[in-house]
Amino acid sequence: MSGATLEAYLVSCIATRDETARDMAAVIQRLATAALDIRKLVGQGALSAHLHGLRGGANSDGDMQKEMDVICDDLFLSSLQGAPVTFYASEELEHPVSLNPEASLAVAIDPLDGSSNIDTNVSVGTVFSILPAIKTADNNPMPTFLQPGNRQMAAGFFIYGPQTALVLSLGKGTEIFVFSSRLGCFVQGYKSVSIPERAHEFAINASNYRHWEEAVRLYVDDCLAGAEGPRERDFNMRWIASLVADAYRILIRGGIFLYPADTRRGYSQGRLRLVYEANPIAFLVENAAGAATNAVSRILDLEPESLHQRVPLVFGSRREVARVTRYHVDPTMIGERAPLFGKRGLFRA
Ligand SMILES: O=P(O)(O)OC[C@H]1O[C@](O)(COP(=O)(O)O)[C@@H](O)[C@@H]1O
Ligand SMILES: [Mg+2]
Ligand SMILES: [Mg+2]
Repeated sequence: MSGATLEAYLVSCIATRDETARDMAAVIQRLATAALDIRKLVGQGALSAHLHGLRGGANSDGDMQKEMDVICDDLFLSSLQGAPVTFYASEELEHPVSLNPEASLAVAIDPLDGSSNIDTNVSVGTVFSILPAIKTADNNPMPTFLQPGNRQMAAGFFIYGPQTALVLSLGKGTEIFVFSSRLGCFVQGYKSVSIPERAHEFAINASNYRHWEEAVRLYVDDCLAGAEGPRERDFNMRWIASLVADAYRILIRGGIFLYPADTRRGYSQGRLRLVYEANPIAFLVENAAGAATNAVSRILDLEPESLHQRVPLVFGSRREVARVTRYHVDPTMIGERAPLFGKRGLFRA
């Protein structure tokens, strides 16, 4: 199937399936069309400087909104008008929007992920989750968006980088489509990506070291200790500070990403949002043979309590993610190694 256009791929996936699958394909096509508009805007960089300023407000989660965050949100929302979507929820909107009451799907979206990086020409993206719409007598969207991530029907992200790409999973494998400017559409670049079980690279914002809980500090200390430490091998470190870019790298060559809880005000549940960031990334990663947890439990099994809820996020190579859990739940992990390595934290030197 490598080399198929997104459209041909979607047709092949829905051929034997029902109306809901056809609707899902239509929604993904609409999102892809809006993403190509955003690709052009992002590509303008400083030439459209007015797009890159702060809007002066904060989004529902208290983050400063950039002009581009709002423009991207508007573009995705209008692209879904007339699509088979009942509810639309966005990082940029306090409340979900009701669209077509007859439809069976809902979309939760982070319209522009990594927007704090946009002036620095770092890859940014759009993260989305497609859920079955739950119908209630009062047309309440919340039961839909508070479903656990294991109910997602599809998830993906667009990345606007050196390549514009769509990482997509309909629940069986994770595919990567790259935008071909020659053909003017997305073309499958990787078929069923598989994250290697073992990691040699970790991604974490190490400036927060002093705010992390002990389990996270010890895990990172052990990676940093390299071949001479308990891991008995050297690790590389990367932190792009753009979730889509860090996730793309991990899907292509493995590794682990951590945005843990920490003691800073407002970070007791980490930084990333469960419904429209962690859930779709976890869905993609699990469908690529990886794992995603909140450091202890599987992300996809968490029951969201509110739309904009944050969650600690650890994802990537399966064995490495499991190891982070052991540092959190197994006291012997710390007890056994403390006499040997407890004083070796490089950041604590
Ligand atoms: O600046 P920090 O604390 O390292 O956080 C970086 C993280 O924040 C994010 O930018 C949050 O996403 P938004 O830009 O959509 O708010 C992620 O893309 C990234 O992983
Ligand atoms: Mg984001
Ligand atoms: Mg965002």
